[in-house]
Amino acid sequence: MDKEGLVRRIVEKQSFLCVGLDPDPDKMPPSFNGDVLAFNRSVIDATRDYCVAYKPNTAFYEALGIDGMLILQETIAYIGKDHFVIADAKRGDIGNTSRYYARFAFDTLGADAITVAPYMGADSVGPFLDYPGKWAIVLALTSNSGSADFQHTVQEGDNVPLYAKVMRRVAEWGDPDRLMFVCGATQAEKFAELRDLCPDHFFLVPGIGVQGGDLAAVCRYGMNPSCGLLVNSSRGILYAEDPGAAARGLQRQMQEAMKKFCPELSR
Ligand SMILES: O=C(O)c1cc(=O)[nH]c(=O)n1[C@@H]1O[C@H](COP(=O)(O)O)[C@@H](O)[C@H]1O
Repeated sequence: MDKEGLVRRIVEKQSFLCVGLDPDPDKMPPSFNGDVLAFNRSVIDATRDYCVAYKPNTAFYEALGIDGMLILQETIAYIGKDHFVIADAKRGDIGNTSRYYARFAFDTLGADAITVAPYMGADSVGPFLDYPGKWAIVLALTSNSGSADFQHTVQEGDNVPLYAKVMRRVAEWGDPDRLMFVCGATQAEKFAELRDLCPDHFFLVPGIGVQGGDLAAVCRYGMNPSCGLLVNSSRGILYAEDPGAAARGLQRQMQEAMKKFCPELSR
């Protein structure tokens, strides 16, 4: 799905919600009897009208072995072509290896995008950006406490945090039609700065719900005229008493935010 298709769906749904499909058999309702595919299908059925994207995190499927790979493929096939699909795998290796990670995400799984760690540099990210019609979503400022260890650090004498250097440099490798950045909702106080650094790129924003990120602040400081945000919730929807109602609640908040911060897309 290209950027135009993504923005069109955001306008149609009045939502920039991404539902994270991180199924934990220990947390699934007992009625599913451990059937991860059936659980995913029921979550997709309940949420598809309120979201524009799904983000299966491959860890939850890899942990299930061969069955998990099949469930992941079938889940993505079940989502269909009307939603943007992000394989959250946080890959990145020497170019020759990244090419095969890209093949897995885009050809084997049929995802639209994959999350990528930038640490190994341009040749490790390039193979994802070289794929026609597909997206790389590069980690910029993550939602976890460990983001302080490297991402927030500054080199003596330049006062520029590492995440800002990463965003500036990575933005030279791919235009906003093919490249997004991961910016955690728990870092909402940095969103004005993040938006200044990359005014036109979409941000994938995980960390609302269980991690306590601030959706209102993310919208206020992070939206741009094309919306510019995909906000993810995984556990907050998957394990809600009513996943459909949880997704609808977020969709309504997003619709309000669109009215305020990108009225030209609002209905
Ligand atoms: O790349 C990600 O999606 C990601 C980046 C980040 O900084 N923080 C983060 O939580 N994530 C992922 O987003 C999802 C968040 O899940 P919940 O906290 O359950 O909503 C998980 O799949 C995480 O692996």
